[in-house]
Amino acid sequence: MAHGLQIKDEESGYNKNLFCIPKHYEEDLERVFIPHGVILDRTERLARDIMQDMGNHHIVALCVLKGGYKFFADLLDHIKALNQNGDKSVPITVDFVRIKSYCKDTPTEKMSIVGELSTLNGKNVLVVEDIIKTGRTMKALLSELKDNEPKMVKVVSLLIKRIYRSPGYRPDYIGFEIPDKFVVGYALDYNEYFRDLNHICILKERAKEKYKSNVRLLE
Ligand SMILES: O=P(O)(O)OC[C@H]1O[C@H](OP(=O)(O)OP(=O)(O)O)[C@H](O)[C@@H]1O
Ligand SMILES: Nc1nc2[nH]cnc2c(=O)[nH]1
Repeated sequence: MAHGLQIKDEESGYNKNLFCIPKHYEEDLERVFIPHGVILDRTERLARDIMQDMGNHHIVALCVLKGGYKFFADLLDHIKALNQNGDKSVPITVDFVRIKSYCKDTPTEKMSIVGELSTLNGKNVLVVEDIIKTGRTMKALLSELKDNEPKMVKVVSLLIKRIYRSPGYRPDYIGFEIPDKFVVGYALDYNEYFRDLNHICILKERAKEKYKSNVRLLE
């Protein structure tokens, strides 16, 4: 069973003043939780593990938008490097699906899945996701995927949250296993903000209040 790099419940992260943070978010962040460099280093190893298992046939990498786009781009860069420098290589094609199941930090009742999945019929699919909490999103996507009869499906998630009350869903590859804290950055958002932040960070409570209104999006 995949585990990923374990980040303990008592881990508080790093002083944000020791890192480069965009000025417009400086007052909103409590701590840096996973620095960008650590994310990239762990992603490099995930790419190697994935290619060892799946690297004999054409792979369709399916990015779960929006939160998955940074991890997807960096993971594919590492896979391309392996393809370029290794003894063997396989073609990688890409596809995208948009799933929205949270509003700010709260799960929504209705989940929307937008994307053309029929092209995945008969393919070896690698689903690339940013975070799994309850597993509800991934279970819904996998059920839709199954209807389109891909040859094989593997899932990689950069983050998985430890939630004690739920058996949840475990992907095939995990970057980091983290405590049940709300995190932003590296394309993970709070009401669409903070995707433009390199590090994965913990928000200040008062930042949730500040960014909760959609009016800010028009500024
Ligand atoms: O395991 P779960 O409890 O279902 O939560 C995980 C989902 O939540 C986030 O998506 P969100 O709805 O915030 O959309 P986004 O990717 O556009 O940010 C994340 O990208 C996952 O898809
Ligand atoms: N941005 C963000 N989205 C999530 N979806 C489920 N958990 C999280 C989280 O901690 N941060």
